[in-house]
Amino acid sequence: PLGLERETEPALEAEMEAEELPPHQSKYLLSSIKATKRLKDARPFLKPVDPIALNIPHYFNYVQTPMDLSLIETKLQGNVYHSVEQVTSDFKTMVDNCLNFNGPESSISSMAKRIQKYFEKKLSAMPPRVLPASALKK
Ligand SMILES: CN1C(=O)c2ccccc2Sc2cc(NC(=O)[C@@H]3CCCO3)ccc21
Repeated sequence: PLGLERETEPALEAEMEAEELPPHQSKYLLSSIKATKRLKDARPFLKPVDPIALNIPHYFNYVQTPMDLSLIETKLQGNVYHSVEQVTSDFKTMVDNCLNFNGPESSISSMAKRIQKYFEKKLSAMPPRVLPASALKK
């Protein structure tokens, strides 16, 4: 063969290398984060941990990647994420920071695990990356 045949359709290849989340997935993730932020259990996770306010000056010695719900929301709105996995990875970092610093059996960690469970449940209803033709707006 002349090597001119392509492995995949150019459009599909372009879609696979797409540098950002499709709009319908980005919108769904944003509404899921906003819904999670409305939970009572989300209150301590709305903003970055403030070691001074909490009187734990050594916090950043133990936590290399601080993460909170507002930062995830800001990154979604700024189209920083290229895949759903990057969003769930940041959410997991936020929860793991809490479990590692406070202990998995602490009350704050129970709160973290509850909001993670809620968010994962939301994601189970996420629309697929490539919508069937019928689902695209005419
Ligand atoms: C997730 N997390 C923590 O992981 C954390 C870290 C160190 C010490 C305590 C905690 S529980 C916690 C409490 C608040 N509390 C507050 O932000 C407010 C303001 C200061 C006291 O209550 C915020 C974050 C947080």
